[in-house]
Parts: sequence; structure tokens; C-alpha cells
Amino acid sequence: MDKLLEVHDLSVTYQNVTALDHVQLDLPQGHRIAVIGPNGAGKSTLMQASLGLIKSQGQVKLLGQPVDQVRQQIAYVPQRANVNWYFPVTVEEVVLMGISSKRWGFRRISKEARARAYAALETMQLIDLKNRQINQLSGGQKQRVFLARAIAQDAQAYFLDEPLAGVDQNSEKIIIDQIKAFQAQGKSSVTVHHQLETLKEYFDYVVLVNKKIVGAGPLEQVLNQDIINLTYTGTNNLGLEG
Ligand SMILES: Nc1ncnc2c1ncn2[C@@H]1O[C@H](COP(=O)(O)OP(=O)(O)OP(=O)(O)O)[C@@H](O)[C@H]1O
Repeated sequence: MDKLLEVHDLSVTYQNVTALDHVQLDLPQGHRIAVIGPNGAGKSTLMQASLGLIKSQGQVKLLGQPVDQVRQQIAYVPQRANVNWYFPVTVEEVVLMGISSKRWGFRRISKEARARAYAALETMQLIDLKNRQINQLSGGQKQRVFLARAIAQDAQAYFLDEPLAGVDQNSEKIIIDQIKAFQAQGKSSVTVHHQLETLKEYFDYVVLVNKKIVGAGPLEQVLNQDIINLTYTGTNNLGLEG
């Protein structure tokens, strides 16, 4: 099976904090993958290091290649909290910025790219808000703007860092429907997720992280209370450390 991600001996240290400790991970293509683990477990760090966005030790391949070779095929949506929402741009401009290449420049967007941006805004139910400044949006609307920008990129794989954090129910449904649509189109998604109760409904593959990979695989095979306890508390129901 073709691989989405191959991580070998990946470690990340911030000043004196070890966020990831010699991580090994292989992920297949074509799934709706959830990354779960307690606060500070290294989920965002794993995503960013896998995409070559932060300094790390170890080897990473995406879609069978070094990250720099496949950047065009990867879309990344960071945590909403890490975006400067006071930057004065409209919803439409944010989506267009995501797909304007240096060749076109921001003011010369091809017709085809503009059509893709509009289609993505329609899909995210944002077309009526396209001229609104992004700082005037709700949390769920902001998240959908960044997902629209990722959709317009027409990538092969989507990496989403906590897209459901603090969003309203309507936005949550729109975002999950899109994650399912990516899979129906033969694309892959990796989502940092915090709600254990919706895991089975939303995802079909899971990665459990706590500085190392505690478990990874098809959700039905891997997920049980023991492995959840081991990930979140460091012990299973026998009180043994894993
Ligand atoms: N830029 C940074 N500088 C210093 N320490 C950092 C930095 N980014 C993350 N850390 C630390 O690294 C560890 C892992 O952080 P990370 O954000 O990857 O975890 P997470 O699982 O995504 O957490 P959360 O669920 O709270 O978002 C934490 O201890 C965090 O405090």
C-alpha cells in the first residue's frame, strides 16, 4: 500500500523540553486519521515536524519523498490560535492567497484558480461572507475559511491541527463532511483531535501520542480503553506502565 507518511527516529526538543522522543510512525494513504493524546503530548509538534515546518532530528518522508519535493501536494491548516486574525484581509483574499503562485502574483490570479477558490468557499458555506474581514468572523467561520483555503489548493493530503476546537455544531458538521469527502476523493487527512467521544464516528484510523507513539492503526483494531489509559495516564488497567 502507498504510504502517506514515514517517520523514522524523529525527535524534537524545545530548549530543554523533549516534545518527541525517537518516534517511529508509518501512515497509509487514503484514510481519515486522528492524532490524539493529552495536552502537551507533542501532537502539533509531530504534525509540524512531519511537514518540515520546525527543526527536528530524524528522517521523514511524505508520499514516499522528502518533504520539499511534495510541498505542492500537501495542505496544512494550523491551530486557529496561532494565526494573526487582525491582519486586514477578507475571506476571499485569504483563500486566494493560498493558491496564488509567484508566477501569477496576488493580483493576477488565473480564472481557473479563482473558480477553485469560489468552489471551496461554496463547499464551506462561506460565499455570502466572502467580502467580510476575517477578524469579524466567529471561531467556526474562521476555521472554515482556512479549510476553504486548503481545499482550493487541491492537495493530495490535508493536515489539520485541531479544526474542531471551539467551533459551533454547524461548522463541525461542515468540517467533518469535508474530511469524509477528502477520503471519497481518494485523498488522505490527518487531524489533531480532542474529543474521544466522536472519534469512531469521524475517523477510521488513529495515532495515539505521548512523546512517543503509544499506538497507531485502523481505529476498530487499535482503540480500546487500555490504550487510551496508557496514552493519557501512562498506565493500563493493570496499573502497569507501557
Ligand atoms: N515553541 C515552543 N517552545 C518551547 N516549548 C514548546 C514550543 N512548542 C511546544 N512546546 C512544548 O512542547 C510540548 C509539546 O507541545 P505540542 O504543542 O506539540 O503538544 P500538543 O499535544 O499539540 O498539545 P495541545 O493538545 O495542548 O495542543 C509541550 O510541553 C509544549 O509546552
